[in-house]
Amino acid sequence: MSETEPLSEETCSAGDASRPVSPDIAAARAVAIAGAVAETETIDLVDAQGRVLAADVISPMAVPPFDNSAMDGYAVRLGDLTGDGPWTLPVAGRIAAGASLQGSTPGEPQALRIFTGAPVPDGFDAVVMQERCKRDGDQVIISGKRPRAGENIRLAGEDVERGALLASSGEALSPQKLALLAGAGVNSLSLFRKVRIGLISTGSELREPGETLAPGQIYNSNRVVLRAMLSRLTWAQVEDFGIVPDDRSLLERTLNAASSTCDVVVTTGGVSGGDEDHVAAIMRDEGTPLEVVKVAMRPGKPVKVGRLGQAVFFGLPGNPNAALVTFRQIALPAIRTVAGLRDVVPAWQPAVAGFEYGKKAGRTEFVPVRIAGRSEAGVPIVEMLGRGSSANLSAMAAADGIALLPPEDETIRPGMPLRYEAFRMP
Ligand SMILES: Nc1nc2c(c(=O)[nH]1)N[C@H]1C(S)=C(S)[C@@H](COP(=O)(O)OP(=O)(O)OC[C@H]3O[C@@H](n4cnc5c(N)ncnc54)[C@H](O)[C@@H]3O)O[C@H]1N2
Ligand code: MOO
Repeated sequence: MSETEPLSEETCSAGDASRPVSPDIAAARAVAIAGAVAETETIDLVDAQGRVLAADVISPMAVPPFDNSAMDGYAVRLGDLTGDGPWTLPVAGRIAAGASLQGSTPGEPQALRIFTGAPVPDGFDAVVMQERCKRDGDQVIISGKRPRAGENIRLAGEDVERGALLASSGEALSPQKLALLAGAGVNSLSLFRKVRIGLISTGSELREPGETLAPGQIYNSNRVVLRAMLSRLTWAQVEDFGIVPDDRSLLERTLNAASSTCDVVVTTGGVSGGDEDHVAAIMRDEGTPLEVVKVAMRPGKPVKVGRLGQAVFFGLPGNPNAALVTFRQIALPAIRTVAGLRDVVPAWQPAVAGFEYGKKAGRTEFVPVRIAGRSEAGVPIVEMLGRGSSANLSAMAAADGIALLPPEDETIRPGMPLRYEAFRMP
């Protein structure tokens, strides 16, 4: 088989995989060959933001650990408040946060000066906020309504019970989840190690911004967009192999190097099957049979997915919008699976078309859109930017997100419901 032969249904060893599949199926096939990284590491809570838990976390204690006051005021026993108020009680002790009781004479009617967060001693069943109390020497005069039992007392375990599930394996840790773990005294966590992602920009025409362009050359934009998107993944680390020209043996060496150290290898360019499209040819000859060869989507039709040694391989098309869309739609769910995340599907929102557009039936299109307004129901009305060129950078740069135009529709009309995926704010 010649290395320049285009990949076709006849030449592809993947059998059914060579037939176009829907983007959902392509993403599902990628997820199916991805497994969570095997290694875990123990990390301090302060360094765990955004990382993925490799084990459930059970609370070793009740939170709060003891009954405590929610207000600065006076702790009382309701039995000491006889008749109607105002009630006058001797102040028998003082308890600040972090202290335990000083003074107090069990049995005698009494109040205790208490501050927010201080432990409420046994038998004291309400805290009256100081705004309702008047201090007179060693005594306090409490006026107003009779305090309710439990008033201004935060009960031991009312937030978290000892033994409660605080966080689950496969969960990415948010700052607020870390606060919950800290509150329960958890200080180290078992996390999946970071996913190692190898990035290769293929194409002899590519130069990096800052370099001088010779005739026929263009700047590499895929590298920076993918690096930027990957940098938001707190559970990933990138190994950047830079630009590799369209040279089969150089590319083969780089792919081997990347797949020997990375969990995931992402290339851009060289997948469509032209003479200089070596990525597709190398995968056909050296990788295991591809799981995805062609996807009924635009942009991104020639995206490739397969295994390359121990790594999951994504051959993204070179056209910038195709690279961006296939990274988000096809590669990201599988990369999230490798990270150990349970939740891997993209976060779609409902939207309404604010434009008319003719498309090919049977093909899903992903188009850059801008939110132009809101429907009466509050759903974003989206306006399509650019007219679907896969190479133009400006429409995507101006977009608020990407809308999915479903395969079954040939004409998108204003008012049609669509799915929309927002770009996160920079
Ligand atoms: N005869 C056919 N030609 C093409 C087909 C096809 O089915 N038959 N598919 C088209 C589609 S759709 C796409 S998408 C592209 C995908 O091509 P490749 O992945 O092989 O990519 P290249 O040919 O290497 O590059 C395509 C285009 O993108 C530019 N490019 C590449 N890398 C970068 C980068 N890092 N930064 C910016 N721009 C990049 C490259 O210069 C080309 O203009 O194939 C179509 N052709
Ligand atoms: O997949 Mo290509 O991106 O349509 O240009």
